Amino acid sequence: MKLVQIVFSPTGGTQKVADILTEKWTGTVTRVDLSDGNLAISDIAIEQEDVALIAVPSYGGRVPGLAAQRLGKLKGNGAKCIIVCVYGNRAYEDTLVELKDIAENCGFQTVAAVSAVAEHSIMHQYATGRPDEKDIEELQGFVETIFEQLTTGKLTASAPELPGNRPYKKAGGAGLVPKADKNCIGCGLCAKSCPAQAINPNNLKTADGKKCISCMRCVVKCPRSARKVNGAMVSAAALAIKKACSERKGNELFL
Ligand SMILES: Cc1cc2nc3c(=O)[nH]c(=O)nc-3n(C[C@H](O)[C@H](O)[C@H](O)COP(=O)(O)O)c2cc1C
Repeated sequence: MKLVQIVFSPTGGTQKVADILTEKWTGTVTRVDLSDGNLAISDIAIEQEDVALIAVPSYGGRVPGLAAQRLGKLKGNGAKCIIVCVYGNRAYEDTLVELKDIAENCGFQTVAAVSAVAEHSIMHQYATGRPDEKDIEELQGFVETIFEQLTTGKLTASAPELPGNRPYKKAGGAGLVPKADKNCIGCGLCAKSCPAQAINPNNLKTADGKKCISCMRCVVKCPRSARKVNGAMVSAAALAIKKACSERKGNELFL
């Protein structure tokens, strides 16, 4: 039995959570990076006896559209799966129910779900430095429970009752398209690492607003910190969610 870790993590917060949830696994771990635009998803082999851990960030309370599209091409072949939604301490709304539906539509059996908090990838003043020590401790506790129940056969398919609604809330883009400033040296790393292939390698200054998913991966990857989003727009957005983000939210396990 191998564990297949399937992660969409443009700026690394979701990956951190997935790694904490996976590190105690004693068997083989296969990693699938859904942020990689060149990934051949149909080649990924998942067998019924495998366990999949599928982790995505919450974007506007939903599964990011691009991640949903890529996940939809997987073949679960009846494997058990643990779904994970990572959010920036505002809310994750319908992300887990949507992720459960996506996973089950491609043949996985959901046995457990986790919501976890990581630093907000646009508004870094929210959930700064998370997952922190307290989160790590909580998440490690979840792992123990999940794997203890998995090995004793207590986890049953499709059992977790999850918060969220169907139909899901309307998906909306953040509308923040990063641009390069004068510090750009034209290395092209942004274009190479963009999960949405929204940056033309021959014109790195901006990105295609129709393709850009505002994931901030190009901002994080730029070795010269040359890519930025409109500061006034970010400040306005941060003010709008200030109240919702003011209290520390905990991580949750649903079995
Ligand atoms: C476009 C976009 C939309 C987001 N929407 C939400 C949201 O609705 N609620 C929330 O709490 N955090 C939200 N966040 C924060 C991310 O869910 C959080 O920072 C997550 O850890 C990012 O994952 P990553 O580091 O793997 O890219 C959003 C971030 C982005 C880029």
